[in-house]
Formats: sequence, structure tokens, C-alpha cells
Amino acid sequence: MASSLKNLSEYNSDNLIDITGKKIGLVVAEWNKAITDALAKGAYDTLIKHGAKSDNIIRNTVPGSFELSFGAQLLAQNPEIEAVICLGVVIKGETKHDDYICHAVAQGITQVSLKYNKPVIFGLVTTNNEEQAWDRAGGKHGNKGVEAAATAIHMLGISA
Ligand SMILES: Nc1c(NC[C@H](O)[C@H](O)[C@H](O)CO)[nH]c(=O)[nH]c1=O
Ligand SMILES: CC(=O)[C@@H](O)COP(=O)(O)O
Repeated sequence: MASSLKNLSEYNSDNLIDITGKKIGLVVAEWNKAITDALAKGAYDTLIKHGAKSDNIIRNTVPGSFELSFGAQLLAQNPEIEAVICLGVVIKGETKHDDYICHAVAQGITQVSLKYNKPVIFGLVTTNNEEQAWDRAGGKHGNKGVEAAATAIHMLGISA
């Protein structure tokens, strides 16, 4: 369903467990930093809302979204971390470079999730322009970071 038809910040809390005591990894790309910081705030606030302690949210940054897979692996290999949320913003340029990044990240974090048997969430905003990215980082379509955190909590409940 297109983001224009579903607000990314709206989710069913009935599916979500209390995550008090759980350690969650947050890996954030620095490319488009103002937008990725907005995604990270949405994710952080959602985790706190559902019981996470700030000391149990382990945040790392990587240069760009292509590095999210390795950043996720560094966190996922820590046995105390029970889920990892990956956040980045890839805005289409003149070439197909954005396609290669997005496909690599999708494949890479999937491999990390399966290798370490824990949820690794694909919180990548992939847009045609900066306006569309802001629309999904707290704008008219909600916040992809909120959606990613809610997904992580939902998956922790499923895999418990
Ligand atoms: N153009 C964007 C990038 N490009 C950088 C890559 O992610 C990567 O860091 C580089 O290719 C070196 O490996 N990254 C984003 O996150 N967003 C972009 O729009
Ligand atoms: C999506 C990107 O990596 C971007 O910076 C590349 O831009 P371009 O395709 O114009 O080189």
C-alpha cells in the first residue's frame, strides 16, 4: 500500500509487547542527516513509549545507507541485542546508483537477520526527491522511524 494511503506513524499497539529490559540496536546512516535524524527520533520515541530504557537503545551511525548492513551486523552479533533497526534515506540521483544501494541494503540486512536469528528492520526511505523523504520522516505520510520501531517490537513478540 502506498505511503500516501497509510500513515507510517499509525500502528496497532495491541500487537506490541512491553520491551522493558530489552536491548535494541539502532543503526542510522549519516547521508541526508537532518532527515535520518528525524527518522531516528521517531524510532527512539516509539521504543521508549513501549517500555525501552534509554540505556538499552544502542545507537551507531554509518556513513551511508550502503553501510547499514555492516552496521547492523556489528550490533546483531551482540547476543544481548534482541533486534536491530536500520534507518537511512536514499534519494534518486541522475544515475542508477540509488537502485544499487537500495537493493544491496535490502539483501544485506535480510542476510544479517537470518544469520543472527533476530529481527533486523528495513527502515530505508527511498524517494525521488527530498520533499518525498521529509513527507515520510514526520511529514504528511508519518514517520518511517516510528513504523520501523513498531515493526521491531511486533517481531520481538512473534519471535519470543
Ligand atoms: N546517495 C546516497 C548515498 N550514497 C552513499 C552510499 O550509501 C555509500 O555510503 C557510498 O556508496 C560508499 O559506500 N547514501 C545514502 O544513504 N543516501 C543517498 O541518497
Ligand atoms: C543515490 C546516490 O548515491 C546519489 O548520490 C547518486 O547520485 P547520482 O546518481 O546523480 O550520481
